[in-house]
Amino acid sequence: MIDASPLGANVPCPSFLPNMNSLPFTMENLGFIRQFPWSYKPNLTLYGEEKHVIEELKFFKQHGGSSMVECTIVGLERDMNMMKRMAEESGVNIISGTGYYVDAALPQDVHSATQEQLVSTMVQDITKGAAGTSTRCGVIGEIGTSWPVTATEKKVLQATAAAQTQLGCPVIIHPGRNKQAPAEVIRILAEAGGDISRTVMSHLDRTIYDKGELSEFAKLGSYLEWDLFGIEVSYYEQVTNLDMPSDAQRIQMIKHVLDNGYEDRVVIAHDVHTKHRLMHYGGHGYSHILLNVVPMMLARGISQDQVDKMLIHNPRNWLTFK
Ligand SMILES: CC(=O)NCCS(=O)(=O)O
Repeated sequence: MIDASPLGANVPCPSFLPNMNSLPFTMENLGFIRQFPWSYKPNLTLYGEEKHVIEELKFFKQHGGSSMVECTIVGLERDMNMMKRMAEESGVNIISGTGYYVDAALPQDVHSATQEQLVSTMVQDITKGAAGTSTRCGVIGEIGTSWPVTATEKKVLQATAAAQTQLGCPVIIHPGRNKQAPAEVIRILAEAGGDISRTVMSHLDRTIYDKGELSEFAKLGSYLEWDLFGIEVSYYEQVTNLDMPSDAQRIQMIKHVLDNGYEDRVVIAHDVHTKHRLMHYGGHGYSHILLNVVPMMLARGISQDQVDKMLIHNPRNWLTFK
């Protein structure tokens, strides 16, 4: 569950629809909402959609899904009790994140906290329970970073590396929207003693588009994540001169890294954080990879063994504490 309002904070309504936020979420408006998902504020929260989320998690389970990494953290309105309820009612294991989203979304107390305080909170969230509950997190992230990385984000990354060193836990990073951002974050984490081999770099779909640059980044040793599967609109509101890839283009990039020997390093996801991607609102839901993407991969020369690595073995290795 997430309130993704920070993603829409700097995204204006399209000029021909200046009052888009006052539109109802109807079939008639679905085309606009799909084209401008982050401009439409009612689209940016899954709170209020609990019933549909649970139904769609059950559908995911019926189609072979068993676990989900849920990266809602401080800055995105995490609700641990809700997460627990969803796991219990759906039967899907939910591995919940601890940590801090991008600078602009953070409350003042995170900006003023010391690195040690942040380490202590993340360690407590994982070992004892998060946000005043006894429900423990299983991963740090997605840790939010902007481009360039801000002072608070650097402090959070250093705290993440320290907590990871104590616990041997998995980490996942949201890089800034610049092709240099993933390598810069890896540099900061490595300098602070983080274990890059147990770190996922997410959102590569919208960050590194060039196969040569991707090969260079892969050499740094993190997991490589394409996690915007199901987004099939090439217009990317967050960076309007970049083309968001299609699922077919995501698969081409993944095949490139698989062919270059990184099959133990690739993970994939949907990053569902808006209403319009739920099946209830005409979206692809949580089962799109299992139902639609895997057959596309197999038809494009990716083997079943490689699919199993991306969907089972790599996530399991990443999520296992060392
Ligand atoms: C929750 C989140 O930050 N998702 C990433 C969306 S983005 O457009 O790829 O930055």
